Amino acid sequence: MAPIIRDRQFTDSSALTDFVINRGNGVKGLSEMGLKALPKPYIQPLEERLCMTKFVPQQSIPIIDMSYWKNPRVASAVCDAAEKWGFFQIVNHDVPIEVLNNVKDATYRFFDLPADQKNKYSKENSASKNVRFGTSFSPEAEKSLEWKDYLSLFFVSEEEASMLWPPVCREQVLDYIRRTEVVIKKLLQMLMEGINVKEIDEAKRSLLMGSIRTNLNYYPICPDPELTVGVGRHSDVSTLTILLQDEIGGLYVRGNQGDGDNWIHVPPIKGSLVINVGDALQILSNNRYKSVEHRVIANGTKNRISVPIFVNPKPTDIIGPLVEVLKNGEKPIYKQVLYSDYVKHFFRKAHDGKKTVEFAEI
Ligand SMILES: CC(C)(COP(=O)(O)OP(=O)(O)OC[C@H]1O[C@@H](n2cnc3c(N)ncnc32)[C@H](O)[C@@H]1OP(=O)(O)O)[C@@H](O)C(=O)NCCC(=O)NCCSC(=O)/C=C/c1ccc(O)cc1
Ligand SMILES: O=C(O)CCC(=O)C(=O)O
Ligand SMILES: [Fe+2]
Repeated sequence: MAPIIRDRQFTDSSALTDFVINRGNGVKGLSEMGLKALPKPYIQPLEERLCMTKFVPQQSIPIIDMSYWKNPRVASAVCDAAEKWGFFQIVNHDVPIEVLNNVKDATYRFFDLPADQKNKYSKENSASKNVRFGTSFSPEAEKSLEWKDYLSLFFVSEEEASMLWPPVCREQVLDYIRRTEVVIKKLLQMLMEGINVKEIDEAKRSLLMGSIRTNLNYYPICPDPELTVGVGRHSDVSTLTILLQDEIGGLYVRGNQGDGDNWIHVPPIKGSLVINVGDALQILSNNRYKSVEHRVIANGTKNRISVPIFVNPKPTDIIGPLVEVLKNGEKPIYKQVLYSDYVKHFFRKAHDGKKTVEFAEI
């Protein structure tokens, strides 16, 4: 067999694809080889790299204390943040710190498995479409790859999870989802009251939180972090995303001052959860709440993990502006679209900032 690796570099891009994707080593495997330089497929065009000059260090997204969540001031802070920033952090949210620590440990346990164990969950090998181990975002569609591996778990039922999800992280992820659901419901209730939706009936419950996907993200140490990205500019397609990040940092959100290229860091706060509005809530609220672009940089010295819970409509739901927001004669900005079509459109292309939502525009 011809040597695949020469001088700690790959002889060609198909050898790299074979190692990273087909054999399940991921970028974690690349990182652990001790490469001297970033392999070419990971080099992002200049305009997609995030340099110091684009940072706004004096700004920060809101931090909301959920201790007295029944106080109308909390609801008003949540709605304000969802309108103006699309992003905020919550503290004192009642999800126990052990639950958060356990899911972080479980994330490391999964990615520390040997490649052949993780590869059992790849697109080719997985027993179900609802469990997928992968790397980058949509490698088939991307011109430049992203420096990230992930495990994506679409929740159907506890029974299915107990049969299909990797045993090293299954219980911890389920626990994280269960405990977070309480907070999700509180936030959605506040956000709905803010747009005159007084009651969340069964149909609305489905539109707002009919399906849950949890991703375990792993961003390994990168040889040339400034040449690549952890995750490229995108907005989520969820209604809300609940994100647990570790203490490393590296998540940036597009600033809301002017239309320049300015990015604000989301500082890790012990025990906090980052909340962001996704495209589905932007569409349902007819632009009252905004899904905001965000991105993750690569890191040259530390491995980073994050665990987002994407709270979504059901794939079979039709989404469009809610009647309550159109009551006062407001013109609908979006048409009615099948949510699974929207998600497929998102996954069929590389990350491209806020462009996904154009799919639903009238
Ligand atoms: C449309 C879905 C996703 C799949 O439908 P399917 O037709 O039964 O399954 P397929 O396996 O044929 O998936 C269709 C395509 O979607 C892609 N895909 C299917 N899940 C995946 C997957 N977890 N990962 C990355 N590609 C996938 C994948 O490209 C795939 O194409 P291909 O496999 O090449 O035929 C369906 O499960 C669905 O409608 N789910 C609704 C709930 C849902 O998952 N919502 C998305 C929340 S995720 C979110 O907001 C943000 C995610 C995100 C993630 C990474 C980022 O860097 C940034 C953001
Ligand atoms: O890792 C992070 O902090 C954010 C990841 C993200 O944006 C996503 O998975 O959609
Ligand atoms: Fe995201």
